Amino acid sequence: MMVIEVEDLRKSYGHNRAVDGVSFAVAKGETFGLLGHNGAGKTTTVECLIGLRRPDSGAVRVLGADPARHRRRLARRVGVQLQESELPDRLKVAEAMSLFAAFHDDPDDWREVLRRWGLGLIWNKAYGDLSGGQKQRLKLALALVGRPELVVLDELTTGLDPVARRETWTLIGDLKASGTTALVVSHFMDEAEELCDRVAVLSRGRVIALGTPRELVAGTGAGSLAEAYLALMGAGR
Ligand SMILES: Nc1ncnc2c1ncn2[C@@H]1O[C@H](COP(=O)(O)OP(=O)(O)OP(=O)(O)O)[C@@H](O)[C@H]1O
Repeated sequence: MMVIEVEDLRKSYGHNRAVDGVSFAVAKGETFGLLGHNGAGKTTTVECLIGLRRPDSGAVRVLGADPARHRRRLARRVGVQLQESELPDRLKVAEAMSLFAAFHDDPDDWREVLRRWGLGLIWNKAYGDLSGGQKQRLKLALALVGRPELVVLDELTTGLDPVARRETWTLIGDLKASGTTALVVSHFMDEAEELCDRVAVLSRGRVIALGTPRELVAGTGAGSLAEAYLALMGAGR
């Protein structure tokens, strides 16, 4: 079963064609990476998938529904960690977790989720007093507390220290083992190579490569996904 289906998606801001005919599909249980330069159209694509933006044209289906029309219904089944979402500064960690858990029908034990993400000791801290990395991890914990069928992670480990990044990879590995489908937006090729079953590389609103990291590496004659990416970007620009 396909959890995400995107067919010829187009979205412009004025004359700027941010997403210019993007197609891909993500199967149940897959970890799928969206890669690409700044301004390539990754966030716009994600926003169309979670119903925050209405496509100009093309078809988008998430868990069989049109996100533009069924955003609320999907919100119960999809966990989202967005790049620029902020919480109120005075909201405490525990309050945020119990609030987000309440949005879902069958949530995880939020105290346990906090512990898993290394935030158990700061449950009583206000969001505004957290470090950048703690905020990032809290956003991940909030995206996962509802035990979503699909989790959308925009800039998964941006701002995390090297140890926290590795821990996050392990937790994403656990998530994968549990059968959760994940859409991951990342600028880190080592991360995409480690975590993603398949990736799509976007450039200027179009998919310029799609396949397993290994296929992309083989197809460009590179030694790693990072090198393959640079080769693709060099050819695509
Ligand atoms: N709200 C907006 N209004 C106008 N233009 C926008 C808006 N959001 C994005 N854009 C433009 O659309 C294009 C795609 O942006 P988008 O944020 O989707 O790219 P991205 O791949 O997520 O980039 P990054 O890696 O920098 O986050 C860019 O040219 C950007 O300037």
